[in-house]
Amino acid sequence: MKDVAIVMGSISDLPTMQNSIDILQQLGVSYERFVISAHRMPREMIYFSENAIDNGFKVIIAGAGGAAHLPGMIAASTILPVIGVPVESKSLSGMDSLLSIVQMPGGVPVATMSIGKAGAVNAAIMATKICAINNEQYSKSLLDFKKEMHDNSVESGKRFE
Ligand SMILES: Nc1c(C(=O)O)ncn1[C@@H]1O[C@H](COP(=O)(O)O)[C@@H](O)[C@H]1O
Repeated sequence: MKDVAIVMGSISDLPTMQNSIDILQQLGVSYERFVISAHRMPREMIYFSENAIDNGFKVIIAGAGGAAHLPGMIAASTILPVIGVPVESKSLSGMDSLLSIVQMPGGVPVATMSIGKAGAVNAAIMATKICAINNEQYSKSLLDFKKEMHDNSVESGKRFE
């Protein structure tokens, strides 16, 4: 069983969502990825969401662009935490994706990240933090990640001096 499910609305979202995958791999977090569209594959989306707990997932990262209803519809169909990643769209630069994901009605939260790569990176870190509540190995990975980020920042500052 895997801890994190990464769902994207289209395979065209993969360049963005690969950033989530890379971080989960770096942190040693188990994951499985899916291409499921609420718009194009509504039955599969409901089936996935309603079975996500039985399939062992602890948290779901959902990335989509444009009229990005996928994260909200998954959140409507499961009690697992859903982290939304607004994928940058061509016509509106991802503002459409962001607003579609963040403006949820009360009672159906989606933890919404920022648009694009940084949002996908942060989604993976947030998912790991949620899973780390009951997992010491994940806690240690997060501490190591934080230290590496700190040391890299200090080092880059020294190069600048
Ligand atoms: N926002 C959604 C949903 C959904 O929310 O169900 N399904 C696909 N999409 C988005 O449509 C964009 C264009 O998709 P295509 O490149 O396949 O035409 C993608 O960013 C996808 O996430």
